[in-house]
Amino acid sequence: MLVLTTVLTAAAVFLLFYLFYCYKTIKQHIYSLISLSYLPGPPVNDIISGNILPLYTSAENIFKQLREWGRLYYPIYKLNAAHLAAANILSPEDCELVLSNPTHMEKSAIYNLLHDWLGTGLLTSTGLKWQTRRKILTPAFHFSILQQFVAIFNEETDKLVEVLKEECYKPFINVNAHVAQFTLKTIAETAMGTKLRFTTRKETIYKQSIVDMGEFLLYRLLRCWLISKCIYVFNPRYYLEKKVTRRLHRFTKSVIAERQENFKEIVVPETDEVYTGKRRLAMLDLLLTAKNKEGLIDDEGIREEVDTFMFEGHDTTAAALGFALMVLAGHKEVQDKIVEEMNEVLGDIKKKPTYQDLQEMKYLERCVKEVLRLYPSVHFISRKLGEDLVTHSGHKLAKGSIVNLHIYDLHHNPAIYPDPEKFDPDRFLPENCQKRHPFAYLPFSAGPRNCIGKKFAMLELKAAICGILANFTLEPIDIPETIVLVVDIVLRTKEGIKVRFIPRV
Ligand code: HEM
Repeated sequence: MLVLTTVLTAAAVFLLFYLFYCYKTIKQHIYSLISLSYLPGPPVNDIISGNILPLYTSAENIFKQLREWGRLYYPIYKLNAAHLAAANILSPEDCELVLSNPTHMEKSAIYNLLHDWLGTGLLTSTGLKWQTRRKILTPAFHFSILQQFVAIFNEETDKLVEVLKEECYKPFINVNAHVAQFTLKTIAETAMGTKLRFTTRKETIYKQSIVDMGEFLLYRLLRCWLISKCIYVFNPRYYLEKKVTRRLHRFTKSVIAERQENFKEIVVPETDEVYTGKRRLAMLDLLLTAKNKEGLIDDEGIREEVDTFMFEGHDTTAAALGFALMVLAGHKEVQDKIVEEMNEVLGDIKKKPTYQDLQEMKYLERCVKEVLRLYPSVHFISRKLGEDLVTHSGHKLAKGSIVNLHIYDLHHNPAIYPDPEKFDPDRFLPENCQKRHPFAYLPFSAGPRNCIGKKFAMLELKAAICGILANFTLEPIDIPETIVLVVDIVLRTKEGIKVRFIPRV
């Protein structure tokens, strides 16, 4: 009896502390629940799971369910449960209202999952901190720096091609692990100035930890009751995740320290011309300059940004490259047209493209854009409204409400993209783009909080595709009709992507 009383008292005390700790969040949540209650949406099951019970299922079924709701309730619907209330918007008009207004810049609570690992770096921060960081990092994507990065993209593409050559005797290659290694190495060298070979124990552990972290994030994302850290700490996975986070931080800190050592001897250029000098500047150099010269950022801030870029810069591009290879494999005529364009621009398809060459490859660009329409790596984003908003269809959303923008559904809307599942690069001919709403295509989001790495990603994808098609013709194994898409932080397939690589003679 005494034991039971003690346990009950402890539970009651904990609950009180929890409610007190979460008071502001709970107040906001109740307010959002009321203010979003009149929106259309799936029927409510019970007071705890609200109308999201159908989401307590596998990642592939969640993906399908969201698509179905997107079709049924276009242009807006609510999702609500005891712990969550969000408006889900699907039309270009409403996306514009949210993304083009700097008042709605703050990310929603979903991004808190990333805080232990990434802190509040560029992706997750808000307000003045975000503004300062964006200002420091924007020059890292100046075209003169991107020009230098193209050499790294080509070098790493060569290494990827070597790996594919070793395996191309097989009936197919599952490309995901290979493309992820390629993008991870590329971002490490451009962001940190570090060549990863995955030969040392330190590097292997780092790579594995990134994979592990992806799994932790997914596990938590799919179990919304674990989104609150107050509850997550009672799950054994919390402590495992902490261990992995420490490993990741240990690695990034050591790389930063190493770069800081060398950095002392370097005069960091302030004019564009100097960027074209022999030494390759990494984004990390800009951060170190901001720390050393202007005191705008400290060591922890630099660590946050390096981790942010390592995550956001590799997984997204790897997903896009995997889907691109599958789509190209299914369209021999498109491969031929890209190779024809490479011949025209490069003279010889084996020649390494420069920044200028890649800019000139307009057909290839349309293909990459169409791949990102069909398979937007970041398939949904989420914001917290900074003021009341009236949607295009007249629904009032209160300040503080969570708004999810479903980029996948936007890109597959047949009213905007007729025959939406068809791969048709000509949708991106300038005359066709002009006919569409400017917010109908959002693979890199839009407005002040758009993807800072957009040009970087486009160049990297184009360079990789050029290198691969210069050495192989691709044949389909997996096709769009048979792959199973799953919800994750980035868009993925359930079982990777298989492609057949035939050496080009
Ligand atoms: C195909 C590849 C990529 C896609 C589809 C993509 C997409 C996006 C999207 C949709 C956002 C907005 C996220 C949000 O609002 O929550 C974003 C933000 C961001 N992306 Fe990318 N991204 C890609 C590649 C990259 C690369 C290569 C880098 C780094 C080199 C990068 C760095 C970032 C950062 C730091 C942000 C946060 C920007 C801010 O809030 O100021 N991304 N990306």
